[in-house]
Amino acid sequence: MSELSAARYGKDNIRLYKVHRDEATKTHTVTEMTVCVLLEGDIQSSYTKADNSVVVATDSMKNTVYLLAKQNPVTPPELFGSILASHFPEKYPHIHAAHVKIITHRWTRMTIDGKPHPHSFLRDGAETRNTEVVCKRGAGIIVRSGIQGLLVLKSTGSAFHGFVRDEYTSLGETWDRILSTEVDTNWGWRLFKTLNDVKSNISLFDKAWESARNITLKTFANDNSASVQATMYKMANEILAAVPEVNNVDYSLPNRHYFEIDMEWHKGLKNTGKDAEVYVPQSGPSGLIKCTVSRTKASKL
Ligand SMILES: O=c1[nH]c(=O)c2[nH]c(=O)[nH]c2[nH]1
Repeated sequence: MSELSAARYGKDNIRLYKVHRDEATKTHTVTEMTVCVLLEGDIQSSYTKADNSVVVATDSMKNTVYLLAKQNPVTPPELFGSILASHFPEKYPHIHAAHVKIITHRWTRMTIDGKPHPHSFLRDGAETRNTEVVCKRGAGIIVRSGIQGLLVLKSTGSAFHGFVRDEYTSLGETWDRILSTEVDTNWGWRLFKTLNDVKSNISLFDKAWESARNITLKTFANDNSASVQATMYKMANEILAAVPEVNNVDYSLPNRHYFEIDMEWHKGLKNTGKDAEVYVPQSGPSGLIKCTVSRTKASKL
């Protein structure tokens, strides 16, 4: 015997671009996003009985994303995600929950001859601003925000020593190493009761993204790092301190290794330890260090 124990469906990779034209200043502002919408509800019969009467076509979900993008602001993405996620359970009684993920891609305004250009932009990196919103009927709106793909490196100010040494250990201790990672961080907001609750807190979202990004970069640069673990814990705590409406912060940081090259074999050339200048960046394997830091219950908003 078997049963359908979970079901969720929708449209992924919905690509969306929206331009805002400020007529007064003749300045354009552009937003490019990739959206995923998945629905849950009384949809079991579409799987078990080939009953399409309960299916809102994924093509219609894609249309809805474009129509709601035309009729509403698409920024901040936490707001647009909440507008989308609350639409589906509101419109279709048999749909109980909507899961929306929005990836916002960078289009940074060009500076030409020292001035911000009114309508030209550049992709300055693979970093994205992400949002995941879940709207479950009667259970409020869950919002998570994040940054992914922010590649950083420091050429000193990082050590790693004092770790377990046993018959499996070949890694030497170091008091000065290169540290590089691709930041993946997310922060979870206090529960929003309704779409209006999200709307009345709209100014928080951009500010939190800026704080999280600045804290990540500043802590990475300035911390005399004992390990990826210790540095990421500091970052997460600082975000919790800076944004009272955030209840938890997670980081997932690959440790992208750079290996020294021993050149002693070539005329005694010194290229290790304090003499190391030329390294081999490793494509893999890499460490992968993760953590979630949560506000203790008593200190939640
Ligand atoms: O910051 C680090 N944390 C580790 O857990 C680890 N393990 C390792 O081999 N190198 C490092 N670096």
